[in-house]
Amino acid sequence: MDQGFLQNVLDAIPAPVFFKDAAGRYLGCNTAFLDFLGYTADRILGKSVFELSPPDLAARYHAQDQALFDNPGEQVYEAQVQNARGERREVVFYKATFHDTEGKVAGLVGTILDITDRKQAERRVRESEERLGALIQALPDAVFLKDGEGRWLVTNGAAQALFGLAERDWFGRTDLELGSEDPARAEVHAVCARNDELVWQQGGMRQMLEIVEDGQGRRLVFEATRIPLFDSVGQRKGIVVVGRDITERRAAEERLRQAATVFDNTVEGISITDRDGIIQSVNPAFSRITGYAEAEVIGCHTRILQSGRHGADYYRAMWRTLARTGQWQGEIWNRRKTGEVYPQWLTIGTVRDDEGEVSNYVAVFSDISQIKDAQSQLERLAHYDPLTGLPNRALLGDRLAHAISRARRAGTSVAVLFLDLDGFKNVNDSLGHPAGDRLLQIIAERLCGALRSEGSVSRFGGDEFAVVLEDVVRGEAVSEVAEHLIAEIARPLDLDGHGAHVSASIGIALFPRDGDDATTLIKAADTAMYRSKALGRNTFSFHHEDMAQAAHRRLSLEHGLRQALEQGRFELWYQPQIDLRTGVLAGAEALLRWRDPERGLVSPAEFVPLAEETGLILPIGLWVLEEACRAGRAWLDVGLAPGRIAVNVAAPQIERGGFDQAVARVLSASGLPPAALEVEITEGSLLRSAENARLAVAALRALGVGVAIDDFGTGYSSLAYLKNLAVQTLKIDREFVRDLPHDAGNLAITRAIIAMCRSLGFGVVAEGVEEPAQAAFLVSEGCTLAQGYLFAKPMPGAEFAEWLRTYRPEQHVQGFSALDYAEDRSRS
Ligand SMILES: Nc1nc2c(ncn2[C@@H]2O[C@H](COP(=O)(O)O[C@H]3[C@@H](O)[C@H](n4cnc5c(=O)[nH]c(N)nc54)O[C@@H]3COP(=O)(O)O)[C@@H](O)[C@H]2O)c(=O)[nH]1
Repeated sequence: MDQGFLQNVLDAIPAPVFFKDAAGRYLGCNTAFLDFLGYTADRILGKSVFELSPPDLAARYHAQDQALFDNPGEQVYEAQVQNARGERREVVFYKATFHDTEGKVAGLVGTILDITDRKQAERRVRESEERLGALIQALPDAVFLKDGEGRWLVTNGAAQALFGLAERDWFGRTDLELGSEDPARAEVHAVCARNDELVWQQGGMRQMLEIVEDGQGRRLVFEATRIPLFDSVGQRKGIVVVGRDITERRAAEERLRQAATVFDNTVEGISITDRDGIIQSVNPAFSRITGYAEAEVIGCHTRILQSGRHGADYYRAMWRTLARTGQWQGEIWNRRKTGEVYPQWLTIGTVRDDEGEVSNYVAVFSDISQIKDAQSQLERLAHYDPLTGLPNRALLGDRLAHAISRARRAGTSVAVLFLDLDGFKNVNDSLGHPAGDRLLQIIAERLCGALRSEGSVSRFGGDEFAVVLEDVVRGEAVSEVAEHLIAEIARPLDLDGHGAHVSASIGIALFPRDGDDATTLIKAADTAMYRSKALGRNTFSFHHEDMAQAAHRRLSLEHGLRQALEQGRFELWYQPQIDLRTGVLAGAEALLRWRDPERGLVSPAEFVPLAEETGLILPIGLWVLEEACRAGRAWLDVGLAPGRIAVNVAAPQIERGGFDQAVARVLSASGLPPAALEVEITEGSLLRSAENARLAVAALRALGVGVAIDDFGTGYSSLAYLKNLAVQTLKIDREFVRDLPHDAGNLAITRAIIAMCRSLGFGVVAEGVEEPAQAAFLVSEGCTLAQGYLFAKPMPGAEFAEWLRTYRPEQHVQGFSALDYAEDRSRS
């Protein structure tokens, strides 16, 4: 075979073919080889790889060639070749040695397979697989792939962690095998295999929940997605499983679900607002309590719920606390949609965002109206007696303690009246307990009705009651109250058709005299109550005996006065008023007397003040007026000349109003000329009711009745006031007359009063003139009228009539000469 023919054969081979001698020099090649490298045959033939290829490639080729020569036969290896343009290609060299006729290695023949494209494709696949692997690894979900037999082929970190595969040889193993090696996870594998089988059988993608236990015994909830893979003929090829651990999400969802359930079902009203207080959401209880439907309040400010009971300061303090502590809790009054104001127990919490800024407020509240009602009911039960509705012993103690504190501050007194019913046991025993209960209720009503706002009543227990009186000024006033209560209780009772009667024994103690605290005072009043029992019941006793006696005296005086009025035991006595210059009778003062069978003749000084306090002075004063007018008229009718009759009038008579009309009526009824009557009003009474008095005086003067100011000098009338009064006469109080003319002070006062009367044009009468020297001094000062024992003592009407008949003016006039006064002065 010639060389040309052989070359043609070689050139017909499409793959690059080359052959070298035993020294590694190219002996020949085909056209495909030259094309592949971009060389001409001249450039190659006879050359070694060191002359043709870059050093790194040449060294490799040479080493490979040497190895082949050393071990003649065949050689296949991958390497790179660089063509004439400098491009490198990935190739596979297939080489084989050939021998000379003697069997010695004569060289090698080789061919090249260009695998550059395949390599690149492989690289791309590999890179893609690596990316995919990295992606799968990076996934937080457990991802794994099994073959059609259920053998594990691919896993990511999350799957390895879940199945405990990281340190194990898992590849190619089935769940059964893996589970048997790790009993702690046998169940997980079993579930996994079971579900794989299920999905394969169903033939399509399936998502299912799996509850599995991890290696630490934690129960995890997985959302597993399985994708079964089949080949073209429907044989199982594999299965992809993606398991997402939703344990946390499920727990969060559960928490949210629970929160929503609580939100919807809690009995507390809840509102969530933004940071500006605009309502974002409310729960059904909110609507139930406030009356506002959700749609009505969403978007509204919480101030629509405000009641108006709290001022701006209250809300400012609330927001301050919220800002400082993040929470506010307290009782608050809010308003329902109906307008009803009700109490809430409200807790407001602050919600902050990730930046720590306030984002919302959550308000949780409950309607505490019922609790409040229950509280006040409990309060009532704790402090009030259920039978009578009166404060009980505990509340009495509290109230008394407060009353004592107030009295201590105000410097006043407090009285405790401890009241025990006499005969209550009899009613209970005879008519039964229901009747006894009814009796106690009636007594409670009577006590309250009798006291009105004067004091407070409590039921101390059983048939014992207590009354507290504040601002007590006089013990007598307390005794009046006690007397009144005794009278009220003693009234007959009708207990469902049965007549009954009880009385009360009362003990009275006063703060501060009988005790400094509530307990001591109640005890003192209780002790005094026993004294009342010992005295025969149906009476009262003071803890302090002096007071008891005074009170009893006073009460008995009042009783006596009432009786005297009813039984006509008052008398009028008359004391003449004399003109000091002539001795002529100017008039007479009518002076009241009370002739009592036990007390004898009682002075008005003793009973008028009490009559004024009790109001008895009004009927008594009217009687005096009527009697004086009647007597005056009678004397005139029998030809006597009593002059002007002066009648004393007390302050209440003026204060009440209508006094001038009463006088007019009495004058007209009696027929006494108005000019024969004078009314004496004390300076104190005038000042007590200045305007009333001024009007009364003017009205009396208009009637033609004379008006005198009694006891002048004891009050503090201003000259301006006196000047405006239409009075005619001032009576100098006998206190100023008593030591005249020796007492320099009285002398100066008397002198001043007389001088003032003269300059104002008033008449002046001196009272209590007992000595001629007093009379003489008065005359010398210009006081022309006087009354006193020097001329005559007050005398009963009949005696006065007799005195009138026998009176001789000249008897007196000589006694009051200036000489008497002068002699008296020289003696002193
Ligand atoms: N509201 C009324 N008050 C009346 C009435 N009757 C009397 N009174 C007032 O009672 C006070 C005491 O009166 P009485 O005990 O009658 O004393 C009067 C005279 O007896 C007494 N008097 C008179 N002369 C003397 C005297 O020389 N010495 C002396 N020691 N006492 C004397 O003075 C009383 C008269 O006072 P007055 O009325 O101020 O002129 C007394 O304040 C009466 O006013 C009445 O009906 N209503």
